[in-house]
Amino acid sequence: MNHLSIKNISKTYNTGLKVINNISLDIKNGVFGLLGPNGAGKSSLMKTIVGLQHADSGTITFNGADVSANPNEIKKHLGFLPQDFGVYPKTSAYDLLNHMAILKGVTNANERKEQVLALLEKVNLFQQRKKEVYTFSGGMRQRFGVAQALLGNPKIVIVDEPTAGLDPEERNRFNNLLSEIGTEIIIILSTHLVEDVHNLCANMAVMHKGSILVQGNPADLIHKLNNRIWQKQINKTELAYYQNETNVISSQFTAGKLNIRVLTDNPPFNFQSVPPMLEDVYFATLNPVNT
Ligand SMILES: Nc1ncnc2c1ncn2[C@@H]1O[C@H](COP(=O)(O)OP(=O)(O)OP(=O)(O)O)[C@@H](O)[C@H]1O
Repeated sequence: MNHLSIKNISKTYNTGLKVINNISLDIKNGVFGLLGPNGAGKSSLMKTIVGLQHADSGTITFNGADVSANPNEIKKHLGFLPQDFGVYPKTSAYDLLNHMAILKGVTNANERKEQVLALLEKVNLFQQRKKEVYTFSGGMRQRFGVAQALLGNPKIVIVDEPTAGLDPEERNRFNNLLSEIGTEIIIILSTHLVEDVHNLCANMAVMHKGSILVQGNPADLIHKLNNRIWQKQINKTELAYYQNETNVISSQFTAGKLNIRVLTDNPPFNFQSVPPMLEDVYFATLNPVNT
């Protein structure tokens, strides 16, 4: 079992922005969802975890080794799938992965060939191994990205916004692949897509303005909102009124009508009680009026 322990870390950029504010997280094997709006500080936290930048205070250890004292320790075991990775035109999936394996230090040619083919098989791109990566669909590219992140058998893989721009089928396939891999290693999934976290993660945290506002198991967090979420269909013009009068945590257009969801312990008049969703946890956390 791998173990990433983050204790009370803070970081302020030289612009004066406190991008990480006293964060503590304890992460073990499985897919961990780091959820937050754009600019919350997720990428800054990831960079600090993998030793690309140092925290001003606090400690991070990976399997017992201190990351800031010895950043190479985590780098040796790290795989990274960035939002967008460059691919060389006119290079086949096999050749590109082979090249990346050399860069990752897999020097033995036989071992490299074996690993590259096994990874192409794992991400279901074996049949397409001779095709040029730049001709791949978005989903195939992301699966190729997983293969390159898994080169060298990492123990921790960081995935940044992986499903943006994928169609539902590709997204599903990609998510299945992540959850399969996540049984043996730590995967940190940084995203603003609540649904992906719900489908994939045994544990999660919501980050906003440099702080972790809530963390835990998605099902437990949802459970805490039982019998507290109320829904009503209203006209668009009534939204300001309800926002004034009640604790509206979200509003969404469905078939031309506006549905609002309210968080309260006191049943509001003419609202319908609805089962809570992870989205309610997310919005209630980000808009904590009266909660
Ligand atoms: N090196 C830096 N120096 C100063 N400010 C930075 C630096 N890197 C990021 N920032 C700022 O820190 C804030 C958080 O950025 P960060 O990229 O960590 O957020 P994020 O949650 O990953 O957002 P996104 O999903 O948009 O990537 C932003 O306001 C960004 O402009």
